[in-house]
Amino acid sequence: MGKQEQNNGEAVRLFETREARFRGIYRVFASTIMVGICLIWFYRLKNIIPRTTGYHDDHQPAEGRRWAWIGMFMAEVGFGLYWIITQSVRWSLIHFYPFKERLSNRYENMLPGMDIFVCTADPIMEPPTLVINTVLSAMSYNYPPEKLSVYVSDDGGSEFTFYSLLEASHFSKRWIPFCKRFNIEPRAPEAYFSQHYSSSLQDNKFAQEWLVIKKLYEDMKNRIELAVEAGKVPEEARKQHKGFSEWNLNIKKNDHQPIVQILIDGRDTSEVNNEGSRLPTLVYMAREKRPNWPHNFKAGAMNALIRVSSEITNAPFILNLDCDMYSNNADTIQEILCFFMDEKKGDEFAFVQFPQYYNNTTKNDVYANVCAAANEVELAGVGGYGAALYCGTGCFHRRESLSGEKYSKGNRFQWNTEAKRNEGKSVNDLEKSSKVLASCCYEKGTQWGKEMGLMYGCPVEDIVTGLAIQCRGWKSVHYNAERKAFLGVAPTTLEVSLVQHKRWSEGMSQIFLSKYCPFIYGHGRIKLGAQMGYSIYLLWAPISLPVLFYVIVPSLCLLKGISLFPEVSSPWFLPFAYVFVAKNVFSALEAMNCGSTLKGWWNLQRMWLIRRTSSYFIAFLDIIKRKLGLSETTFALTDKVVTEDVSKRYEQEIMEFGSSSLMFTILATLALLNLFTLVGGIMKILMDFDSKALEQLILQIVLCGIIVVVNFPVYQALFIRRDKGCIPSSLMLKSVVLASLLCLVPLY
Ligand SMILES: O=c1ccn([C@@H]2O[C@H](COP(=O)(O)OP(=O)(O)O[C@H]3O[C@H](CO)[C@@H](O)[C@H](O)[C@H]3O)[C@@H](O)[C@H]2O)c(=O)[nH]1
Ligand SMILES: [Mn+2]
Repeated sequence: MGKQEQNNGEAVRLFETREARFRGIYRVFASTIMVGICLIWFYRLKNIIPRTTGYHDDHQPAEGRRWAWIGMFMAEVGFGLYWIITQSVRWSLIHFYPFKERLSNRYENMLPGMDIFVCTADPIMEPPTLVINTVLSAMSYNYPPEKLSVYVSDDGGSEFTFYSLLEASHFSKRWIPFCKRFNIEPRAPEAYFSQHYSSSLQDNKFAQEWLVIKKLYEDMKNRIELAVEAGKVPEEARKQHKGFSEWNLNIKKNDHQPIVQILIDGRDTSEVNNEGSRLPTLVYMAREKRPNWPHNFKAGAMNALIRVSSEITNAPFILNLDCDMYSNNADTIQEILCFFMDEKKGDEFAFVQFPQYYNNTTKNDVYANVCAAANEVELAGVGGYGAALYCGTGCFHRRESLSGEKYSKGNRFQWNTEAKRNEGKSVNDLEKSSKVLASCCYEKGTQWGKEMGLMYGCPVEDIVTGLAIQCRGWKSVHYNAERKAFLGVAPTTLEVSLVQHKRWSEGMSQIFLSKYCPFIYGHGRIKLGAQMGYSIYLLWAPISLPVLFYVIVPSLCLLKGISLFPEVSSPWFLPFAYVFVAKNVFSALEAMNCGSTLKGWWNLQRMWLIRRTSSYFIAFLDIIKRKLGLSETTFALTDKVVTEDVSKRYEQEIMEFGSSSLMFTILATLALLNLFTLVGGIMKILMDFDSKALEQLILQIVLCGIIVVVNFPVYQALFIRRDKGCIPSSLMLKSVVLASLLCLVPLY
C-alpha cells in the first residue's frame, strides 16, 4: 500500500464504493414488470364502462360494478406509481467499504474528538440498566479515551437514571480495561454476559477476571433495581455525589430546573481506570422543563445536547444513540472516520448512518422489525444518491452540519485533534455555563429547531433533519458494516410495533405535505433518485388507501358475484398474473439474499398488510385532522419492557394481541370480512354450478384466499387461542358485527 501511495503522488482513498451486482439483469426484469403495469392500466381504462354481456348479464348491478371498477383502476395507478418510486433505489445501488488500516497508518495520532449522545425519556419504559448498558458500550470504544465523551440526556429527569450513571462511572473503571485487555465483544455488559458463559473459557486468568467482573456487574444491577423498587436512592450513594442535591426540591418530570452534572471529567488525569489509563468524559443532562414550554421531545433533547457538549468538549463529530441501542463493534469509530477523513470526498459528508438491527429479533422476525431488504437495498439505494436517510440512532454527524451550517465546496475542515481543553475552567464553572444552554428560554428567538440543530414539529425529527441537511448541500452515507455496529431493542408486541409505525408513517407523510416535500424542497438540491427514494417512506400513510380498497372491494364483489378481473382464458389475465407473481417471487428472493428466512419474508408480507390497513390508515386520518388544526404533534414512546408471559410468546413467535385498540378492531374486521366473502362467494358458485362465474371470479378467489391465509394468526387469536395474548371476546363480537354489516352493503 505504502508503495502505491508514493507512486500515485496523491493519497490513496480511505474508502471505496462498489456497484451492486446484476444491475443490468435487474433493469431488464424491472422493465418487464413496468410493461405489465402499463397493460393493466390500459385494460382498466379500455373497459371502464364494461359491456354488459356474458355472465350476470341481466342481474349484475351495473352502477356498483362501474364504481368498483374505477376504484380498482385508481388503486392500481397508486400501486404502479408507488412501484415506480421504489425502483429508484434499486436502479443504482451502491455499497461503501472503508479501509480502517489505512486510516490508522495515516492518522494514528491525529484522530478527532468524538461526542456520543444517548437519549432517554422515561425510567419505567426505559429502565436505567438499559441506559447504562448503552453508555458503557459507548465508553469502551477502541478510541483514545481523552478524545471520547458520553453525554446522557434524561427527559425523565430521574434521580434513578442519574444514580445508575454514577454507578456505571465506577464500574467503567473495571469494565473498560477488561474489555480492552481481552478484546471482548459486545461491550454492553448485559449482552456480553448473556452470550458468553464461564464454562467455555479456556484461559485461566481470563476466567478468573471474568467471574469477578460479572459479579461486579450483577451487584451493581441489583443495587440499581433495588433502588428503583424502593423508590429511593440509598443514602450512602447520595452522599457520594453533590449532584443528588438537584433532586432535593422533589422535582417533577415535566417541571424542573436544568441539570448538568459532569460525572467523569476526562481532562482530569487522576480520573484513571484500574490500569492507570484515562477515562472518557461522562456527563448527565436533564434540560429544563416547564409545563407551559413545549419541549419538542427528542429533537429538543438533542439540541440541548449539541449546545451543552459544545461548551464542555466540542468534538467535531457526534454519535447519536438511543438509550436502547448499544455499540456492537468497538472499532466503528475508525470505520466511519474513513468516510469523514477521506482526502477527496470526506469534506462533503454530513453524516454516516448505520442500519438498525436488534439484539432481540427472533428467527423469523414475526413483527418484521428488521426488514433486511429495506436496510440492504432500499436505504443503501438512497445512500447511493448521496442522500442516505438520518434514522435517529446509530448515526455519526459532523458537528457543523448538524448545527445548521451550509456546505461550501473547497471548504477543508481543520479540527483540533485535541479535545477542547477549557483551560482554567473548573467542573463547576462548566456545569454552570452549560445549564444556561439547557434552559427553556435559551432557544427563544433563535434558529434552533428551524435552521439549527434538529427540527421541531415532526414526530420523525430525524428524517426531516437529514433531508434539510442534504438540501444545504451536504452528502451522507448509508453504511451497512459487515459486523453489525449497533444493536437495539425491537418492539415485542404487535401493538407497540403498530404504534411505532403509526408515529413513523404520520411523521413522514407530514413531511411530504409540508414545505419540505422532497420533490419541491429537494428540487435542484438533491438528485431525483433521492427525492424518489425519500418518497418510498414519506408516502407510507397514503398508500394505505389503495391497499384498503384492494382488501375490501374485490372480496365484497366476489360475494355478490361481480367480476373485477379478466377471466382465465383472456389474454389480459397474463399481465395481472405476471406482475403479481414476478413481483412477489422477486421480493422473496431479494429478502432471502439479504439473510431473511422464507418464513421471515412471509411474516413481512403479513405485517405489510397489517400496518398498511391499521397504522398507516389511522396515521392518514390523523394527518388530515392535523391539517384541519384538530391535533398536535406527539411522540408515543415505545415501551422497552414486557412481562415474562409476553416475552415468552414473543420467543415462540406467537403474535401478541390482547388489548382492544382501534387498530386491532380494523384488523380483525378485515380478516373476518375476507373469510366471510371467501366462503360465501365459493358457496354461491358451487350452488349455482356456474363454471363461467368460476372463470370470471378466479382471480378474486385467489386474492381473497391469499388475504385469508395471510390472516391466519388473526383467526387463531380470535377463535382458537386462550392465552392472554389472544383477541378479547368483546373485540371479537364487535368485529363479527362490523364484518357482517359490511357484507350486507348493497352494491348498486
Ligand atoms: O420526549 C422524548 C421522547 C423520546 N426520546 C428518546 O427518543 C428515542 C427514541 O424513542 P423510542 O420510543 O425508542 O422510539 P423508536 O420508534 O424506537 O425510535 C425511532 O424513531 C424515532 C423517530 O420517530 C427516532 O427518533 C429514533 O431514533 C428511532 O430509533 C429514545 O431514546 C427516547 O428516550 C427523548 O429523548 N425525549
Ligand atoms: Mn427505540
